This record gives sequence, C-alpha cells and structure tokens, in this order.
Amino acid sequence: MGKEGNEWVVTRTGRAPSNIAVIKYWGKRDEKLILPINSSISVTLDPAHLSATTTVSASPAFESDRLWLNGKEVSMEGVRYKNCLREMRARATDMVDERTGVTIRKQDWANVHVHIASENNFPTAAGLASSAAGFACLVFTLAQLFGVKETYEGELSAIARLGSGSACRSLYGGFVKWNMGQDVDGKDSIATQLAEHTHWDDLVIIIAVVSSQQKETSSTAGMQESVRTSPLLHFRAQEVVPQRIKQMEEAVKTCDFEEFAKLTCADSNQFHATCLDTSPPIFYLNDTSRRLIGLVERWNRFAGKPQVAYTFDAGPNAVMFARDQEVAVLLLQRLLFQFPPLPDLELSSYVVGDQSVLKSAQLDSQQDLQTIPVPAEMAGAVMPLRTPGELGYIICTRPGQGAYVLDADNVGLLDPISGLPLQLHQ
Ligand SMILES: Nc1ncnc2c1ncn2[C@@H]1O[C@H](COP(=O)(O)OP(=O)(O)OP(=O)(O)O)[C@@H](O)[C@H]1O
Ligand SMILES: C[C@@](O)(CCOP(=O)(O)OP(=O)(O)O)CC(=O)O
Repeated sequence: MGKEGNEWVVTRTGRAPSNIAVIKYWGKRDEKLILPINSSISVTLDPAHLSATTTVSASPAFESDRLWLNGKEVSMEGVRYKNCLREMRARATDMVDERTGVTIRKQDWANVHVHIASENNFPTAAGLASSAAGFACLVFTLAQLFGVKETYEGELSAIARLGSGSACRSLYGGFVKWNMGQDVDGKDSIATQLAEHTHWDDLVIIIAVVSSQQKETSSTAGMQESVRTSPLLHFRAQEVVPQRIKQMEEAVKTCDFEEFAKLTCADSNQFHATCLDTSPPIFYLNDTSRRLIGLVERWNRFAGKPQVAYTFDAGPNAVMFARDQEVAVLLLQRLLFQFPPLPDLELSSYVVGDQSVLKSAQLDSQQDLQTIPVPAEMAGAVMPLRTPGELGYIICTRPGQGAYVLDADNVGLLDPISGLPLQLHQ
C-alpha cells in the first residue's frame, strides 16, 4: 500500500434509482442465486425523486465491515449483503486513489474492511423498491471503490441481483429487461437496457402513495409462497410472460402508448391475481388501490383509448404512466379531485417531486382545488367517495437515468478522514 500505517481512508459515492416493473418478476427458480422463473421489464424512475445514495469507504484502520442505512447502523450479517460484498471484493483490482495518493494492490483488498452509509430519498420498505435502489447502489459504488471492471456486459447487474432480484434492473436508465437466463450459475441472468430514458421522453409517472408503512408479506416471502402454491403463477411464467415480454419490447421500441398501457395494466392485474391464487392468499392491494384502478379504467374507457396505465408492486401504492404532460395534468386533477389532501396540508407537501405538472395544472394552493372541474367521465355518474387524506401523498416523476458517480467530497455520507457517518459528528 502506498501510504504507511493505517492512516488512509478512500471513499466513493454513487446514486442509483428505483425502478418499477411493467412486466413483473414474481417467483424464483433458485433462492440462493435469486434466479427468476420469468424475464421482466421495468422503467427506471428519475433518481432526483426516487433513489439511494451510498458512500463506501475503505481503510486498514476499520475493524469490521459496517453499514448505516438512513442514519442508523444495521447489521451486515445478512446473506444478501455478504454475497454482494464477497463478489465485489473478489473482483477488486490494483487502484490508485487520486484524492489521497494511496495505491492499493489487488491482494490488499481482502484485508481491508469497508464502511457503507446509504440514504433513500423516499420511504424504505414501503413497496417503492428501496431494496432495488439500495442494492444496485451498493454494488455500483463498491465497483468504483474496488476499481471493478466488468469482464462481460451485465456482470455488475448479476451481482446486484444477489442483493435483490429487482436491483439488477436499477443499474441502467430508461427501459430495462432482466433476462431470466438459463445457466445454473446465473451468469446469464442479467439486466440489459432496452432504451435510454430520452428515447420516450414525453411519458410522465405519477405515484399515489397509499401507505408508507412496511408491508405484512415481503416480496421475498410472498413469491416463495406463490411458487409453492399458485398454479396460476406457473401458467403465467410459462405461457403468458414470454409473449408479453416480446410485445412490451416492441411497444417500448415504437413508443406505442396504447400497447404499453394495455400490457402494463394486464400484467399488474395478473400479478395480483397470482397473489390471490396463493395459499393462504396475499393481499397487497387495498380499497384505495382499487379506487385508483377504477379512476383510470373509467377514464380510459370514456376516452376510447388508454390515457393512463397503472401498475402496483407488492404494496397498495399505484404507479401511473401518463402518455404526456397534458394527460399528466388531467390525471393530477382527477387524483386531487377524488383524493384531496387533509385541509391543513400545503399542496406542495402533498404533491412532491417534479413540480412542473402542478404548475402546468395552475394549482398553487389548496384553494385552487375548488376550481378543478368534475371529470367528464363522472358527469351524471354516481360520484365516487372523496375522502381527504385517503392518500398519503403524490410523487410526480419521469423515466430517468441509471446509476452514476457523485463527488464524494461534496455529497458523501461518510467523513473522509474518520470514515464514520457525517451526521454522527454534527
Ligand atoms: N439504500 C439502501 N442500501 C442498502 N440496503 C437497502 C437500502 N434501501 C433498502 N435496503 C434494503 O432493502 C430492505 C427493504 O426491502 P423490501 O423488499 O422490504 O422493501 P422495498 O424494496 O421498499 O419494497 P418492494 O421490493 O416490495 O418494492 C431494507 O430492509 C434493506 O435491507
Ligand atoms: C413485485 C415486484 O416488485 C417484486 C420484486 O421483488 P424483489 O426484487 O424485492 O424480491 P427479491 O428478489 O426476493 O429481493 C416485481 C418486480 O419488481 O419485478
């Protein structure tokens, strides 16, 4: 090592987005290697609104590998963290740290512990794929620290997959496919980018956060039960998904919103049908989720063609795609009409993320909500319930870029001298 003794600390920081599957992954053929029973396709969410930021430091002075998640130390004993770290360490290379001048040789890395601090800019473990952003970010940032170069395309995604299946898709931006692969060692179960986020840049994504609470059945446990007990899941994986993957790839390639919307809604509904087909049944959707589905379905039918698509992961939150900004404004108006905020809440705290949709809708404060017209498809129909506070909040976002490096000196979460979380020093 270039510097004498235990004095040096090298640090890297990265950011990785969350992603939302439009053709769902549900079920593993190998629990240890996290190999899925079908391929899946996702849209990467704008990291400005839904991402994990992770700082990793290494120093011979560190006594053990440690992890702080959202400011609190958590154990790194879990097999998923261990697997990711082991695979990354095994690929470490000789590297020179420009900031400190330290040279670390390949063989030295095995004896150097790491400190990791990570923060999510959205709720953790609430069905918004924090594990996807978190593990993608961990692997991506460790690759910067250890100087790992992929020996085949998608190698890092295969390692992120060991942390959480859906994490393999979060390394890339835009539209991403996780190929289920065939190999027993999982080498070909990797993510590839179908198209950059700029390829289809008029899509707007609006997330209705129904609950930020931790869910009863984790995705990992839920899909195990479904594989064990749901005949529908096996039919889906073998007969339905392969065809849908091809159709979705084509819809993305040609920016065909109608086809994209039909496939997205159908696949979300079939995924939740497999949950209901599981014994005992798993319920991720609740009454609010169903009201959101009703809102979109009623509007799409009235319009004669899909304006908005919805999809739900393992939780009640709706992720909705509007075909463009104009439709996004109409969607936000409908959401605010049917799901107004509690009276004392600022509108800007209720609708967060990309504020441009709120601006285009000319909605500045709660008073402006009175001006929203009754949606055309509801005129003359039985008015749905309007319960203020039924939704927690709304996030406006877009498809976004994949993982990227940040300047550790400016936005790092660990002190570059001590390697301890910065907030512990304040
Ligand atoms: N930034 C992060 N860095 C490292 N690990 C993380 C990070 N964020 C989340 N995790 C891990 O992921 C776990 C949460 O995963 P879980 O699957 O329960 O929720 P989720 O990913 O938010 O929901 P879902 O996968 O159903 O969309 C956390 O307990 C933690 O172990
Ligand atoms: C419903 C889903 O979000 C399931 C995601 O499951 P996870 O990737 O969280 O599961 P593990 O691989 O066990 O960590 C659908 C999807 O993202 O494709």
